[in-house]
Amino acid sequence: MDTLVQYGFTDRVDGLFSSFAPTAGTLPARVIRADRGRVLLARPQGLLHLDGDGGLVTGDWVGVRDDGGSPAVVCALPRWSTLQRKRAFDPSSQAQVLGANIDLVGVVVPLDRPLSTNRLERTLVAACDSGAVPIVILTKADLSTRFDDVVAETIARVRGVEVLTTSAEAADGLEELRGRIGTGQTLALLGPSGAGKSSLINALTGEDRQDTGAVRAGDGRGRHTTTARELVPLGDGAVVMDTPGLRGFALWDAEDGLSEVFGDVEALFPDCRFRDCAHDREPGCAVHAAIGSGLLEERRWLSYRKMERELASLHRRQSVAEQRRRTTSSHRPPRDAGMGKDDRNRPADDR
Ligand SMILES: Nc1nc2c(ncn2[C@@H]2O[C@H](COP(=O)(O)OP(=O)(O)OP(=O)(O)O)[C@@H](O)[C@H]2O)c(=O)[nH]1
Ligand SMILES: [Zn+2]
Repeated sequence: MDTLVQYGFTDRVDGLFSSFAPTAGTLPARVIRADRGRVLLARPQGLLHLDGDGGLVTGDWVGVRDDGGSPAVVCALPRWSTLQRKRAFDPSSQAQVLGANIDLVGVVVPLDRPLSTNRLERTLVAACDSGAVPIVILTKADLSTRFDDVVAETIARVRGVEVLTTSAEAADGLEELRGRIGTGQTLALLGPSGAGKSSLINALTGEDRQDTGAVRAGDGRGRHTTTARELVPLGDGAVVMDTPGLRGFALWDAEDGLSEVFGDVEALFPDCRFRDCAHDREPGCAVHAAIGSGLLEERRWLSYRKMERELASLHRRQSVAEQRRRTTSSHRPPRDAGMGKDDRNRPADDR
């Protein structure tokens, strides 16, 4: 099997490639790592390092000039899914794309510590918003007796999203997980540091290619051992993407994901007495009635509310920034008309 097929090249990608990179002398390649201004590409004939990332992220499909001269990326194919968050500690409100062209996002929940429900919900929102199919992967099942309600609690919280239980240590659940990733599909793992993501990848590949970190004694948290997002082939064209454990997960434009994960909450809104109910103290508010009757957990409502406000404030900042940009650009010659790296796949009216 050639290198590219191992990294997920399928007829679907071939089709995209033919429409977007029709130039002769261009070959398809996949970004398997984008890091510190360099990209590592998989090509049919092997791996290739190139300087300059040109806004590419792990998982991108590109066309590489291959006409005997020095190889260079000449085009990027449209992304069918984008896993992103708001860049941490960045007041300028920019998106950080964690990975592209992912088919499954595995929200990793370790069984060696109490469940963080808010974190689980937040990560699920991002996973659902990405365009990939979310699944929940419980890890460290061999340690689950310490917190034996986490499994049931997780299943209850994720409302119908598929949940798989694994242990890298005891080699449990690996075949089920492996069977979930179809040929040519990419699974990205998303979860806190020390959740066992790298160990799971090692167990799936049967190799020790990912560094794993010993969990600090006491708080069960890991050291940050994974440093870059990288695609790992599992053989037969299935691919896994490891991501460094993310401390925080600020959402980016994730309204669709929010509606998907909190459909039960949003379904209450039409029953409020006032059409413009703010669900605060209004009489006849269906949300508060549901909380009062025990139908809706208050914690869940507050978690929804927090993410909703976060997205609203992101949009306010985006429109202020947009206005500022317009004012500035009317005084300056226009800059290059190329699209921003995160704008490539948005419909024109959404930019
Ligand atoms: N008992 C047990 N320990 C595990 C299992 N999987 C991982 N661990 C341990 O948990 C610790 C963290 O595992 P990693 O695989 O490095 O976690 P990670 O999610 O990749 O962490 P980051 O790279 O920091 O994001 C290591 O000490 C592993 O040995 C498991 O199935 N059972
Ligand atoms: Zn209301």
